[in-house]
Amino acid sequence: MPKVLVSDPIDQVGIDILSQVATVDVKTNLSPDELIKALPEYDAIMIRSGTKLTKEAIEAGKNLKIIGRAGVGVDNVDVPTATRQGIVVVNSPEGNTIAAAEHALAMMLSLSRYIPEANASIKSGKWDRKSFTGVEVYKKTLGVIGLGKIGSHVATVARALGMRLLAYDPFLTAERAEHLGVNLVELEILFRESDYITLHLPKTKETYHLINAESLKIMKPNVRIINCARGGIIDEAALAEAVKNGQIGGAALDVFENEPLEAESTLRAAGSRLILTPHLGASTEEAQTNVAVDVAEQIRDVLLGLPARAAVNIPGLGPDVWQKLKPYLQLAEMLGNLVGQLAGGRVDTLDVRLQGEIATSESQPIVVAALKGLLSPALRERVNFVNASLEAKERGIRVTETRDATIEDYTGSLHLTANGTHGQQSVTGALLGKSELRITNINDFPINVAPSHYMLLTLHRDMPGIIGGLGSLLGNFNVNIASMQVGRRMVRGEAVMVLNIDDPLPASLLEEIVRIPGVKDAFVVNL
Ligand SMILES: NC(=O)C1=CN([C@@H]2O[C@H](COP(=O)(O)OP(=O)(O)OC[C@H]3O[C@@H](n4cnc5c(N)ncnc54)[C@H](O)[C@@H]3O)[C@@H](O)[C@H]2O)C=CC1
Ligand SMILES: O=C(O)C(=O)COP(=O)(O)O
Repeated sequence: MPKVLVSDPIDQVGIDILSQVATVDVKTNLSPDELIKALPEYDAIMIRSGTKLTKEAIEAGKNLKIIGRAGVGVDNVDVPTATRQGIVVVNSPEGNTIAAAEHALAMMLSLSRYIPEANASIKSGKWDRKSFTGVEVYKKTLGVIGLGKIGSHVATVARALGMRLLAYDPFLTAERAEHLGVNLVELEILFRESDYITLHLPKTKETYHLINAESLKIMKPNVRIINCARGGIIDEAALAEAVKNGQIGGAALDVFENEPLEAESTLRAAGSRLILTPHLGASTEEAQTNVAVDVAEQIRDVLLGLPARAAVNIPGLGPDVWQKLKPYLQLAEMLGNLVGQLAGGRVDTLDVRLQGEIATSESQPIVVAALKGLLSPALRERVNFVNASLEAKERGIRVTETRDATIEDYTGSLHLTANGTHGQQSVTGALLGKSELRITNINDFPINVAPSHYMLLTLHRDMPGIIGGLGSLLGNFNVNIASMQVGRRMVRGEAVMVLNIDDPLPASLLEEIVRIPGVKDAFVVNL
């Protein structure tokens, strides 16, 4: 049974799903060293934001096939390292959207009505009403930075509360903004005009300290800022200062540059106009059930050899695409493997031509499958759908793609041409019926061969005696021929012979084969 490590608190429903296919160990609060020590024995790990999967940790996970993030943000995972190692990273893109949006809205209303301060006051024995006269959000301007899934829900609810909406999101279409009733503006205008600003964008190099001492200066004096997205998007020191000295109306933070928040952080001492929650945005019963099911199912599927529906590092290979393209993915991988073995050395360029019905399909997974096949003779099981493109890029293989929707002999076919150290090799393949793979052309010689594990290919002159000579030679070495195909362009010209054989061919036999008069070259292929 595969082993799964669950290193953050995950809803039991997720553990139950994982237990269908794996031995599950729940070990939370591991130190970085303990995590590194534990990881080598696991096939999968399921985490939330608490576990930091650094380069070192991922490299220690020699057997890891999948990292499951029960939530949205994967900024605690070194995704490039996972990709390099061929580990699929999945998340739950929508499982906690509502929870995070409602937390941001709760923060906005708490800031407006002094809920935390009034609660603390009454619990301390007082009955103070005059200190807590709030403001209404009705008719106020809310600036939403990042109008994705969470930002959109916040905007929708805020509109129902009667707020005027501004948004900044450089990747959003005007139509989408209009549909949400939001006015898309430049960041500076949003900063200047908003009474409330709420952040719903990822933390990246570009968004680091997006709100800083400079931007705080141009905001309205009563502005209230909410961050339920990621720590680090706001410069915490500048914010703490602005809240403390009354430069802004207040702020509410659920996320921090370093989590857990340091005991001595200046944020803890910034006064009651700064509301802090310990990363609770996704902490609702509903969201925790959603993300646990979503991610545990994906881990289960990947451990069973099926595709994941929300992989962040295999673009375009969700289950729908997988189902539709599966036979063509197998075809592309087989042809990539074949052309790689025929090339017999370094490959500099690979052209993938999609012909007929697949010319209109999503091509990226097909190209990735071809690269996986091409690299598998060199990299064996180290190459997979996750890292094939990266491995090819790092080897300097230039990939081109051509499409031709004209239907030729088959409804759909794939043609791969590789150029490398030993010149050019090309192969074509198609499907017989819905899923049977066929090799239909090798270096412009038409053939029709079902691929098999052991194969022998020869390039020879089309003349009497070749087939007999080869047959007896293999017979002498006790190699059984399962089937044989000859392809030629003209009578007595050049020809190829493709044999499916039941046994591996001794390497020394190739030299004997090329000594048969008329045989120019011979290749052993293992598919
Ligand atoms: N506090 C918590 O517990 C939770 C926090 N989150 C965080 O909330 C954030 C948003 O999540 P989703 O809405 O699900 O993501 P999403 O991917 O649906 O939306 C993000 C939006 O940010 C926009 N964006 C990217 N770069 C930007 C930039 N430089 N300036 C402005 N906008 C930019 C994107 O175009 C996109 O529309 C993420 O950082 C996520 O990790 C998510 C769930 C729970
Ligand atoms: O999903 C996200 O991005 C979150 O920030 C939620 O984090 P959590 O799973 O609650 O540690």
